[in-house]
Amino acid sequence: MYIMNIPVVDLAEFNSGDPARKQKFVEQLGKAFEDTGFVAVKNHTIPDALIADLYEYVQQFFGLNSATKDNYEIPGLAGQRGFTSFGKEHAKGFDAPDLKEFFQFGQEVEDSDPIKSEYPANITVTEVPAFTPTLLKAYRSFEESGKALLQAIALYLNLDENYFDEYVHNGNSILRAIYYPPIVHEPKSAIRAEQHEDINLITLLVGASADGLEILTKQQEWLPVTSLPEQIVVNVGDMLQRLTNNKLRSTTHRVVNPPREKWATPRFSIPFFLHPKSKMSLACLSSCIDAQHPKMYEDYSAGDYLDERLREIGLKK
Ligand SMILES: O=C(O)CCC(=O)C(=O)O
Ligand SMILES: [Fe+2]
Repeated sequence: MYIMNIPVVDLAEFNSGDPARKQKFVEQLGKAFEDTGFVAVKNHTIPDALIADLYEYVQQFFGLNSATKDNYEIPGLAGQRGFTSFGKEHAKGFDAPDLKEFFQFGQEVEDSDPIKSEYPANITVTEVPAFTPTLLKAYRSFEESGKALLQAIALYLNLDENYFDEYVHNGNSILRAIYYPPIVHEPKSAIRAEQHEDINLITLLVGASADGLEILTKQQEWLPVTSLPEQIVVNVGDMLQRLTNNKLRSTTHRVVNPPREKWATPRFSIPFFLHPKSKMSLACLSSCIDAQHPKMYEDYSAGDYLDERLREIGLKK
């Protein structure tokens, strides 16, 4: 039984070509990002068959033995490519590491853009041959869906519809496949993912394999998030919150442990963290600053901001 408790929007309305329907979508998405910071999106354009493949190969990868997976953990990459083993990442401001391991796949520059030299190469997993090609296909599909959502956000912010496009193309987005293993003994303090805000512009999350995601409401209450299988959950990250001087909200969220009788159930989830090119300025938009809303943040580039945040979560030394 699914209970929808975050706003739902239909991306087909934005893509309809009808100006009135498009504008209505822009208003709905913008309002949801101001109020809740989280939204469920239907007709998100990511094919169901691709999502099914993605889960299949991701499960096969995490099913490999630890020694094999450890071969894909590359020192010096701050977890940005390849495997990060259990217990490495902790939320900003917390010491106990999250109860998860993950694999990250980044941008593949396929044109002559010199930005290619900025990005470390992706790591190819040989034991599951379909894993890496499927990650790339999914990455492109998430980018496309995310680009449309950012076009709607740009219109909501009275920017040019294509404002974000050049920063998304060959941008520093990350597809992260996460495995939360079965829990075998009482965790001392850690939960599957401690409360945090995402770093990036927006995050797109395809239906996780088990319950656990919760968001912190404006009333400071934890609310479990559930979405229908055909929807993706999309939320605002800190980069978009900074850019909009807190107009759009980067909502705090976490993944809680299941009740004891479900400890044996692992959880898989695959967020796509949409990052712009590192040169994009995150300086608060002038349209989001006025007497009631004084400028809240120092100017930063996306690249410098990411670097600082990766140090704070223990991935970068
Ligand atoms: O596992 C999930 O559902 C969400 C994970 C998450 O919030 C994150 O990795 O930033
Ligand atoms: Fe998150």
